[in-house]
Amino acid sequence: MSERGEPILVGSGLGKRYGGVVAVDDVSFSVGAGEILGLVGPNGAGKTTLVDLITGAQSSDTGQLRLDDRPVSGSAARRARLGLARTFQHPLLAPEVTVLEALVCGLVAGRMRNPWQQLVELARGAVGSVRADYPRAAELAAELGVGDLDRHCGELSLGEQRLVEVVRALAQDPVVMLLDEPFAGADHAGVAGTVEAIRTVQSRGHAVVLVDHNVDLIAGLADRLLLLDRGRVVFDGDPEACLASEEMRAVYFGGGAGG
Ligand SMILES: Nc1ncnc2c1ncn2[C@@H]1O[C@H](COP(=O)(O)OP(=O)(O)OP(=O)(O)O)[C@@H](O)[C@H]1O
Repeated sequence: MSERGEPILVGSGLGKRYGGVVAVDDVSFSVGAGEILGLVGPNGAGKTTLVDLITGAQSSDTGQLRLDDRPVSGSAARRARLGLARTFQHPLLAPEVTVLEALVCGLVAGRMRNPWQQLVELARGAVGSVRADYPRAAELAAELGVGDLDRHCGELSLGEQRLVEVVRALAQDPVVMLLDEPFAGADHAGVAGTVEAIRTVQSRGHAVVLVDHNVDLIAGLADRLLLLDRGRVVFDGDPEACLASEEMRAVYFGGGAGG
């Protein structure tokens, strides 16, 4: 893993158009190891599309992406193997799976990044190797504040599901974690638990790209904010300076930074 703060994920000139809508327009950014980059902006600003372009859920029309100074391209599965892990606006946890099993899935997915390890897993037989993951998953859960490991994910509140998703993504030992609205719909305790987990993720040297509508919350967590408006970056820098900026006022209260 790179030195803390050194740019690890760098996007330049990323663009995406859907018919007549320019969702992401010539966006450049970077995020360093152990750094949290907050993506903010009003509805339709292009935050989720940018995360989709980074993770390969959507293909970009223009621009380049580099992870650890190597070009990133191809499918979402390929990018996950390179070390990009994400959560979605709507949690994707199988309801019949227990919390512990969900975290074990994260550990297994992390090992599968290495093609040789895939062969080892095959040779060992999945069950034998996975059994060894249960204590590690329980340890990770305890470290990140996830309880009730035998509950089914379908029984969890939205906030609890979001926390499990963050910890499952961390279990993959990603280089960069991209979290799309990890606080949406969570109650106070859920938000606090996920904030703690994200801080732990950061302290372990993972880079984090964080999208949320709660600008104050995200500004308190992030090292830098990227303010998007109609697909374009209108501010990139210190969170406090962003909150106080003319661009922020214009985007949220003045009908856009350009108008
Ligand atoms: N699959 C799609 N097909 C057509 N248009 C899309 C698609 N995805 C996004 N868009 C459009 O691209 C623009 C950016 O959308 P995006 O969802 O990235 O914004 P956002 O900042 O994440 O918004 P929100 O905060 O509401 O989730 C919007 O105008 C949206 O309608």
